[in-house]
Amino acid sequence: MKITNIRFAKLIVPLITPFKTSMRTVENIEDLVVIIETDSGQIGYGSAPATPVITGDTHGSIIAAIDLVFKPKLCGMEIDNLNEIIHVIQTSMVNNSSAKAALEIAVYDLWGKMYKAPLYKLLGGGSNTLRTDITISVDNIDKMISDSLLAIDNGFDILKIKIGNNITDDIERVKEINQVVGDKALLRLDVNQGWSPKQTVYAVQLFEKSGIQLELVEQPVKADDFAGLKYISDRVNTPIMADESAFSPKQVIELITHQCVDIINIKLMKTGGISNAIAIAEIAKTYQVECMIGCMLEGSIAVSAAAHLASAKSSTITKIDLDGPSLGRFDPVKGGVLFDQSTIKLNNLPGLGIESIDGLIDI
Ligand SMILES: C[C@H](N)C(=O)N[C@H](CCC(=O)O)C(=O)O
Ligand SMILES: [Mg+2]
Repeated sequence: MKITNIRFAKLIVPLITPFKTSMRTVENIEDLVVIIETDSGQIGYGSAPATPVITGDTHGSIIAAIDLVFKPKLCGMEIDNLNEIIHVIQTSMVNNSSAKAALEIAVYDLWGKMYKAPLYKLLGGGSNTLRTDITISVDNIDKMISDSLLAIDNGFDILKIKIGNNITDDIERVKEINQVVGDKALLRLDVNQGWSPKQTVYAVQLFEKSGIQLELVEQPVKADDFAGLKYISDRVNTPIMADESAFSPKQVIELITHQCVDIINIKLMKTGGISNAIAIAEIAKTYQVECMIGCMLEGSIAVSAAAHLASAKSSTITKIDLDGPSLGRFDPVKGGVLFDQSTIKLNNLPGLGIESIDGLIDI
């Protein structure tokens, strides 16, 4: 099975409610779909969203990287030579993690199709059912409470509360949400780099003294502030998780060996795809550190790949934040992985199992 062409399409899904973090507000899931064609007639699907404030990548930069750098090298390569393809993807260009992720996802999809097996089985096998949390966007307290109650009504029992706009308002948000839903759902906080190390210690110690049980606090400080993460971890009991600080296996080794954080959030768009995500999961396992599998605001092509990985690496990936498809008004992707509110179900179709995609916009 030889790669003959790589082309692009766009997929736009309106959100049920705007997605708001301390870094950005988004109204739609907008994925760049990367389609790899082969001489066998089989097609591999990958995708990537534009997350310029996190990865630095836009749809334009992803297309340029693939067209100018990767495509000329990948066309003609055999899918059977998976390791060689991964080497080309990971070494032909620095950064550009979203382009690498979209390509790797499509290549692994084809690899599964070639061996007629679902990706999670080829990666080692695991459960075909996963449960995800759901994100509650940062907003005024009333809206955050009504979104939280709706999520609980819809069957979610873990809420990822976005904060990080303003420390005083954030503390109030957490206290009030905890009062209303604290006994019905587990709360995780995602600050998206919005606090300083001292603010984080102040807020988390205050939550601990007030008896507010938090599962974890995600990326409280700037991505490059590893010393700040260590300062926090040394002073609070609540587990601290790295997200924007943890792109590469090397960064993860540094975060773990310097005891900066307790948990690592793995996202394919940061790692540059499945191969480095596996490397990070193995590093974390070696140090007995738990991982979360996360996603950007992205649809079910790339999130399916993350779900296959999470299933196969469940000994280390113990927490799941794969709610992207559940935040959209509909899922245009039909086939393999079914995203139904908090439940993610993998079936036994080959690769990612995608059967068809509605509403692809050719570009
Ligand atoms: C969608 C997912 N639950 C999530 O919250 N991801 C964010 C980044 C999303 C983005 O801005 O696209 C995160 O974990 O920081
Ligand atoms: Mg995060």
